[in-house]
Amino acid sequence: MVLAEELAKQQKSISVAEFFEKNKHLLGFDSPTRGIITTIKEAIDNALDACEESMVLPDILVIIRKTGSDTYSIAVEDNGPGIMPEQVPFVFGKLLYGSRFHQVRQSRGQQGIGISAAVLYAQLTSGTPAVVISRTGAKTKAHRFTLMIRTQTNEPEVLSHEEIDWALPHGTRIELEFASSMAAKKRLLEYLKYTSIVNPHARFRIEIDGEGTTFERVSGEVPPCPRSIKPHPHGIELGILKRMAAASDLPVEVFLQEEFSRVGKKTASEILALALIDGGVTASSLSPPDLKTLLATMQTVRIPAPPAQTCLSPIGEELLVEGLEKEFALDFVKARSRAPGVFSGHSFVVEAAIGYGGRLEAEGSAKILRFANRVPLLYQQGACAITQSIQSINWKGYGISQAGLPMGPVLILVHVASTNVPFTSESKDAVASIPEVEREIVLALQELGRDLKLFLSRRDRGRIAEDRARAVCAIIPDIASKVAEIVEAPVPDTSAIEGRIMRRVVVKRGLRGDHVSIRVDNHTAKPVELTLYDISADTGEGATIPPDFVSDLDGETTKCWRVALPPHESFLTEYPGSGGGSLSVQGIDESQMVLLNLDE
Ligand SMILES: Nc1ncnc2c1ncn2[C@@H]1O[C@H](COP(=O)(O)OP(=O)(O)OP(=O)(O)O)[C@@H](O)[C@H]1O
Repeated sequence: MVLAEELAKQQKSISVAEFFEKNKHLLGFDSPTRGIITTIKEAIDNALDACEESMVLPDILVIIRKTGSDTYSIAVEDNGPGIMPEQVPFVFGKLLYGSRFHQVRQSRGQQGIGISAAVLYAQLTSGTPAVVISRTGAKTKAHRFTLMIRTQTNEPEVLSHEEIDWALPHGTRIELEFASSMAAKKRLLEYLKYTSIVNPHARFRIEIDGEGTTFERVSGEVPPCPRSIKPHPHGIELGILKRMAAASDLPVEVFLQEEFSRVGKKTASEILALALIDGGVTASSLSPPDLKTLLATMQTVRIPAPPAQTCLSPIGEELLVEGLEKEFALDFVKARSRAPGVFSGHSFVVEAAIGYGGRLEAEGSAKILRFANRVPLLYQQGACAITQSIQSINWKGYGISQAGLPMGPVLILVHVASTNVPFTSESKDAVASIPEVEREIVLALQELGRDLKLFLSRRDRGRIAEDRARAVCAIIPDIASKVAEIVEAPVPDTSAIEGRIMRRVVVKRGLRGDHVSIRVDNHTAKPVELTLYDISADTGEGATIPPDFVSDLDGETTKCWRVALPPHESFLTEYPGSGGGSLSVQGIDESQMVLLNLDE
């Protein structure tokens, strides 16, 4: 009894800000190194969401400066719509305050915690307030705030507020100072690189202690902003249904049609008939047992999936391929966007891409790029359903070695877009195991795996054929000189035969420092590439040279190259793709080369 009384004295409520101050790891602020990345990520997520909502091409500036032995100041500036001055203190100075939590649509932000958690982290580690500048249009002045969070009450504390002149016509800038380190600089730049791959319409400029890097946009089109939809009956829980019904004075039959997506008159009548509920009574008068029966019946009736086209914004196969090619110069890359699916009433879509070769590391496990709602996931790779789905596939069947993850110069990208991404925690690092989502990831990757296998087997066949041709060509001069010896004739020039076997233009010795012009008229518009092989180096690796000039006239393609000859004895050029074309080489003596006709 005495103990209970003692304990009772210690009982008191905890504000959400106090809770997260103590448990900052839950929000992704578990170490100073990670703190800087999480802060920048939260600010960039907000900037991209805001630009998308206002149909603006995002121009985002990130500035990081060292201010002390272990303190850094960061500023993130966007050209979005800005924030109304009366909202600024709440957006940045109150946890669980945001515009997206109650909306059913794809967005980066969901919880209304992100940026205020960064403000909390800054005041906790450096004791300094956040500085926010925001402007909503060219006709209004910008507002500058310095503010903190009162942790005991989770309410904003505005230290100063003034109107100022600002260069940007609209946008928001947040500046924070906190204890951190730049140990994760590489990871930060990687995060920006990956963000730019899945947001090809955005430009990111980053300045770290005066040193600048820019990730340019590859698309000038703002993706359509996903529109909010009503909740789907299959994704609703009892507590939410109770709250929605209590707030409605509509007859239940109308309530179902007005408040839920995909419920028309017919479906509403079917649900109510099965639940034995009179459609004429007002929703707020339903008893708890009625609501329980209503919910159970809603789950059993067949209702079409939510309208994914409006509430989701997938990246698309073309832009995924373009973004990856830009960053990794891959030998092979393919992407797939699957048809939208649904889990527990939430729409989702899975997109995936596989890349091979190029600038990827030849050794070690595959590069895995995980994304959720166009945001790269940088931590907890092992705990993520995306990684587990990748591991569940038998990659050996697609010609790739495997040790848990696939191995070699392979890149695997998976993007899960949803109105409610099922994260394993508030720090939004990993996607939880949802069978419907995992199935779609596996199907997308299996489809791409088949394409990769085809590419690898074609490439191997080409290599085998080339090795054979190389072996044959290596003995032709010996055979020729032996035969010449036997018949007592001069040794013939066999380079024409070699050229025919290798399907190459052979340019022979004595050309040090010279240039050669090569022109290909390709009537069939088949791709023609020129690859330089340095015979003396004999590595078998050629370098593909882009043409200096390409013209397309009446379906006839002409490509011209002016090539500086390597300072070695000889070299070869090769052009895969033949038929209906002709090739001419100028600038060297006929006797110095073998010309192979593409018509052959
Ligand atoms: N740069 C900005 N421009 C315009 N509005 C913004 C900006 N930053 C934040 N907001 C508004 O402030 C709200 C709160 O942002 P916050 O980062 O705290 O949460 P969130 O992005 O909604 O969710 P999450 O916690 O999942 O990141 C947002 O919902 C948005 O309405």
